[in-house]
Amino acid sequence: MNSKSILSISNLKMKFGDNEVLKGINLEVGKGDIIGYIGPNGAGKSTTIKILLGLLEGFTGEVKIFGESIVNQISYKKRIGYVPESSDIYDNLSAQEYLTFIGELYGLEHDQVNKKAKSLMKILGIEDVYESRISSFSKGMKQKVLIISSLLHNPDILFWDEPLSGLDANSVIVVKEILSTLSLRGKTIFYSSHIMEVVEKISNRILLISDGLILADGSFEQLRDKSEGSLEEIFNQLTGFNEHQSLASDFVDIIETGDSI
Ligand SMILES: Nc1ncnc2c1ncn2[C@@H]1O[C@H](COP(=O)(O)OP(=O)(O)OP(=O)(O)O)[C@@H](O)[C@H]1O
Repeated sequence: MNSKSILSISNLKMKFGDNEVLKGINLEVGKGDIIGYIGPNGAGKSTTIKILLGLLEGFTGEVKIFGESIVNQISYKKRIGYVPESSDIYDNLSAQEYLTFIGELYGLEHDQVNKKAKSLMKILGIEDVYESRISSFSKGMKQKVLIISSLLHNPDILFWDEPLSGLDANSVIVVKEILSTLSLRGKTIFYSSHIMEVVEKISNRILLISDGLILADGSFEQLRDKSEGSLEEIFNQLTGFNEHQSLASDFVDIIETGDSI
């Protein structure tokens, strides 16, 4: 990790009713880090990201971004880029309308953002549909639009929730290279994903959250020192999961016999 702390989290806790989802997260993230935030379904990844974005209130502990507490502060949001898990709400807009709208929200001039968005669409191979409605796009095309929208204002830190979902293998390579380039130019990237092969290749630091706590924190090589195999195997070992074969066979037994277990 680099010395300059961009994001600092101490003893972060969050409850929904009686459900304590985050149980004391501690974390320092440096400039240029590419963090892969992984963990089982329901572990608290999106909750963490939403807190960092200022979208969720009611947490305890301290969260500082760019050295300042995020509580009662909005100026840091201008320096953040966000890719949500899904954004169906904008389906009725064309890519052009959506991207220029987002760019203008960040204070960019219409002509400037229009030119920028079109050029970025061209690089990602989807310039032909710039003026088409997002509802007509494939999953991967929508994802590319979301990625572009998170970068239009040249943010210093990116929060991406499942950023590569739906992207084909060629696009994954391009986005991976874009992330490395952004990191080399001093941007910090914090993303969550379930695609372990990608996390293994892209991140220079992996955080594994399980049951509201950080279970592992380090590069893939450091995690491999603790536990053996691919990141998928390390994930299974660290989260204590070794029931995949019996679960699969029970599942298929029920399909075949109709019996309950
Ligand atoms: N708004 C909410 N109200 C009540 N419970 C919530 C809310 N948002 C999340 N939760 C609960 O918090 C827990 C963590 O959810 P979260 O979405 O952070 O998990 P996640 O790690 O992102 O999971 P996934 O990998 O499935 O996306 C879950 O038990 C979920 O039901």
